[in-house]
Amino acid sequence: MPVQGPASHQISFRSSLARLAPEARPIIPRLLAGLGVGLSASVLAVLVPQVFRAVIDALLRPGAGPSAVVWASAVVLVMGVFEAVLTFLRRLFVLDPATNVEASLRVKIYRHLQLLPVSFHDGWGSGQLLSRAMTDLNMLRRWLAFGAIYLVISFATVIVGISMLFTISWQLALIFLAAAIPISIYSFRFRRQYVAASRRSQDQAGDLATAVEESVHGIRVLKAFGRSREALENFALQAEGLRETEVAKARHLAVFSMVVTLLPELALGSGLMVGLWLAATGQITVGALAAFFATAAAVANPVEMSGALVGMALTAKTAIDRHYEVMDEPVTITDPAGPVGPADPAGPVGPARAGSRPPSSASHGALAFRDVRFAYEPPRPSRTTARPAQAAKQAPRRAAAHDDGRPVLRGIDLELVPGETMALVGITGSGKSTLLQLVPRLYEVSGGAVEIDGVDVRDLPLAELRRIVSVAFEDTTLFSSSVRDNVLLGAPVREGAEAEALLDEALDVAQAQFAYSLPDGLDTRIGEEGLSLSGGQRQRIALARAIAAKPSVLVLDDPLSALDVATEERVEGRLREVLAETTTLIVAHRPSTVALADRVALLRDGEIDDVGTHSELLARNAHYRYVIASLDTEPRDLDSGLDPDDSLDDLEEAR
Ligand SMILES: Nc1ncnc2c1ncn2[C@@H]1O[C@H](COP(=O)(O)OP(=O)(O)OP(=O)(O)O)[C@@H](O)[C@H]1O
Repeated sequence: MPVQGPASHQISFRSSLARLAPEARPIIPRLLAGLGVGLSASVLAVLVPQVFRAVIDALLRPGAGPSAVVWASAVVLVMGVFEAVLTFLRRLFVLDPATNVEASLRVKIYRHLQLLPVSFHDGWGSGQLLSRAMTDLNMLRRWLAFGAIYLVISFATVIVGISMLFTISWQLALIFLAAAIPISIYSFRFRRQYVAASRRSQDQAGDLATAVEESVHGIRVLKAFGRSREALENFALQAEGLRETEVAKARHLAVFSMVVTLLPELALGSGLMVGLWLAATGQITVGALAAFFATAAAVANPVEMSGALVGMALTAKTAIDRHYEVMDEPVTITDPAGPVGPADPAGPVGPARAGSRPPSSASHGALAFRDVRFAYEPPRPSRTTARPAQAAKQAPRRAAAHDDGRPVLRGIDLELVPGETMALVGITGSGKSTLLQLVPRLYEVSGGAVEIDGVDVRDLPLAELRRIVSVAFEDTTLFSSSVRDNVLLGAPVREGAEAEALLDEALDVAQAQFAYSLPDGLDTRIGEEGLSLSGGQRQRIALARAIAAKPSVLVLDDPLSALDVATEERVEGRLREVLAETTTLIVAHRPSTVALADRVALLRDGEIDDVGTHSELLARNAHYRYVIASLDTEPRDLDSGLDPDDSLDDLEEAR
């Protein structure tokens, strides 16, 4: 996870809180109402000892009758009932707005995550994002609904209570107040230590969530390689790290709580002796002495709770900081400032990039790469909180990739005419998938341009671009939803007869008719929480999804790799019909996929090495022969006449 902005302990509490202003503004009236009734309740609690004082003094007065006790009891009872009602009202006022803030922040972070580029997601563990969207916001809600209000109430109670103590006896009040000096000094140290521990623990919890998520996803791999024990050991190490941080946090809190409990008690103990002496010498009444200690007890309670309350506030501050670290990440792939009208025959509606001309009324799907250069962002330093040994094991995904900003694609020039199918071939790591992902702007070119119908893709509104371009990856993701919803995810219509026709056609082309015989037919829930499908079935659903989107440009990253030969052949047969109207760029790892293509582009170390028909390349390009020979030992349906012996020779030659 990248470090963004200043570390959280460098951001002041006030600055962190100020960031919540837009969410907090609408709920301020209710928070204030909650605070008002909460304050009233606590002031009532502090006032009760004054009634005791009056009662005791009245009873000790010569000739006093029992009526004073009856009256005092009635007053105390009424005050108690009031206090209970006010406490109830406080909860009622603040709970709803706090949940609103939580829900609103959660929706905002989700929306932002949707907008952030893929490069952002490459560098962040999913558990970190999960913990920020769930646990942190949950903590924040609890603090807003309880901690924040109670902190203010406690503070006010202490101020009012101490003022009352001074009205009863300034000497005793001074003794009590003396405890505040070491408490304030210690609280600075506590705050610093607790903020750091709180940040570490929330980050570690995120790392742990990532570890759980990864091992659940990779459970088959871990089992198959017999690595479950090692995964468990790593996890236990991380969990131990979190436990240690939690213990450190609790220790800081325990020491602080002890200080804030012990010192007022010590002050009260010494105050008692002075108080008895004051009462004995007639400087204060016995009722005043009793009232002093009852008030001091009412003040000591919020002081004792202050440790937990301050801890809660600091945890909430960390939660806010962590939330805004994600929210502050820039959305780098955006709609153009003045997009070229997507389908405007009358001409451009906004300033196009130099050289860009507006698209025609309907996209024809002419796809061009013009001097395209691309480098992945170098992996940024991880904010892993683990110890060095752990950190090495938890290096963020892709961090091990060689790319320290080094170009992956260099000067790619390629043109596909509308309706053409071009296969992209190259050895592993040559940049094929990267090139495909530039078309729908999953990544942004570092230089040059990708154009559709002569328009730079950066000049098209993103929604329009992603309507024109449809993708299917080898590594398929299906959502926890019905087959129907999954296939129609990007379709121009998603309901009604037209959608059903699209669905049927897409399933037919992708040879995914098996979906009709699933337990609930096309309504069967698939994806993570649904029925498990085989790799080939998943790929066919993903292919159907790409086809149902009715794109002008289809980008396929080896979408048939998990299919058996017979099914692949059937899919290819039907695909040829569909691809006749669609411009297709397809990464091929099998000669049979290459056979689909009108032309083949050979990518070599991030550059286009050659473009031509399969036969032309076979005839003239040794590297192509090497690549083809290494793709598949059984080139079934290629008209290549590739001689396996030749290919072996070439293989040697190319080496
Ligand atoms: N998200 C990423 N972040 C950093 N580097 C990446 C990322 N994705 C790919 N790379 C690097 O870019 C280079 C090209 O990768 P790419 O996946 O485009 O190759 P490919 O030709 O599709 O390979 P394969 O045939 O194995 O799928 C590789 O060196 C890879 O390590």
